Amino acid sequence: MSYAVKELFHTLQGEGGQSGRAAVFCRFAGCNLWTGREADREQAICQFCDTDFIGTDGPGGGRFADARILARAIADTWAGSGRDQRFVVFTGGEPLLQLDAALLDAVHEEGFTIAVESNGTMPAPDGIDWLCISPKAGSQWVQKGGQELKLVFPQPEFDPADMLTLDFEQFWLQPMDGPDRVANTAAAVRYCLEHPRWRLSLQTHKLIGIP
Ligand SMILES: C[S@@+](CC[C@H](N)C(=O)[O-])C[C@H]1O[C@@H](n2cnc3c(N)ncnc32)[C@H](O)[C@@H]1O
Ligand SMILES: Nc1nc2[nH]cc(C(=O)O)c2c(=O)[nH]1
Ligand code: SF4
Ligand SMILES: [Mg+2]
Repeated sequence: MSYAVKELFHTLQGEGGQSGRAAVFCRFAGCNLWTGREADREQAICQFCDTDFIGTDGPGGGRFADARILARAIADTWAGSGRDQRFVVFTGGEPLLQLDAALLDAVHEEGFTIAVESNGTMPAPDGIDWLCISPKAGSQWVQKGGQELKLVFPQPEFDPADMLTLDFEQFWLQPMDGPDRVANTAAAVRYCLEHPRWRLSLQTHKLIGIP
C-alpha cells in the first residue's frame, strides 16, 4: 500500500509524556473528523484543529510507494547521532487511517521506537510503542486504552473525571489553543491542582517557536 504524507521533520516532541524528546514527525495527510479546509471547519466534528494536513506538499512530504521506502525516508530525516534513541511520532491528520503493520515493521527494522497521536476513532494496530489518544467530543471513541490520554480542554461534553477508569498509564490535560488559550490554560491549571491524577500538557514547541 502507498502512503500520503504531508510532511516529515525532525524536532522535539512538544506535548505529553514524551515531551522534550527528539523525534521524527511523520504527518500523514487527511483526517476523518475534518476535511482540513477552513470553509468546512464549522461543519466538522473536530472544529479546533491547529494543523494543516491537506496534501503532500510539506517539507519531506510526498506519496510513498511502500512501507520500506517511507521507513527509509523517516530514517534519513533522523538527524541524531547513530541508531540509538531513534524515535518517530506518527501524527496527522489521523494516522490510523494509513498506519499499518507493514509500516510499523519497516520502521521498527530501522531501529525506531514508535509513537502515535490518534483521535481514538479507530482501533489501534498492535506494535505501537507509545500510543497517545486525544478524544474529540461528538466522534465515535473506540480506542480506550494506550500509554497516554491527552484531553484537549475544555470540551464541554467531556468530564475528565469519567475517564480515569480507562486503561491509560498517564492522564494529560492540554489547553485548547485558539482565541481562548489563556482562559483555557488557567482552567486546566486549576483542574490539575484540584485533580492531581491529571497533569498539564503545554504545547511547548509553540512556546519556543520550533515546528
Ligand atoms: C493535529 S492532532 C493529529 C493527531 C490526531 N488526529 C488527534 O487529533 O489526536 C495532534 C494533537 O494536537 C492536538 N490539538 C489539535 N488542535 C489543538 C488545539 N487547538 N489546541 C490544543 N491541542 C490541539 C490534538 O488533540 C492531538 O493531540
Ligand atoms: N513539536 C511538536 N510536537 C508535537 N506533538 C504532537 C504534535 C502533532 O501535531 O501531532 C506536535 C507538533 O506538531 N510539533
Ligand atoms: S482529529 Fe486531529 S487532525 Fe483531525 S481535525 Fe481533529 S485535531 Fe485535527
Ligand atoms: Mg501539532
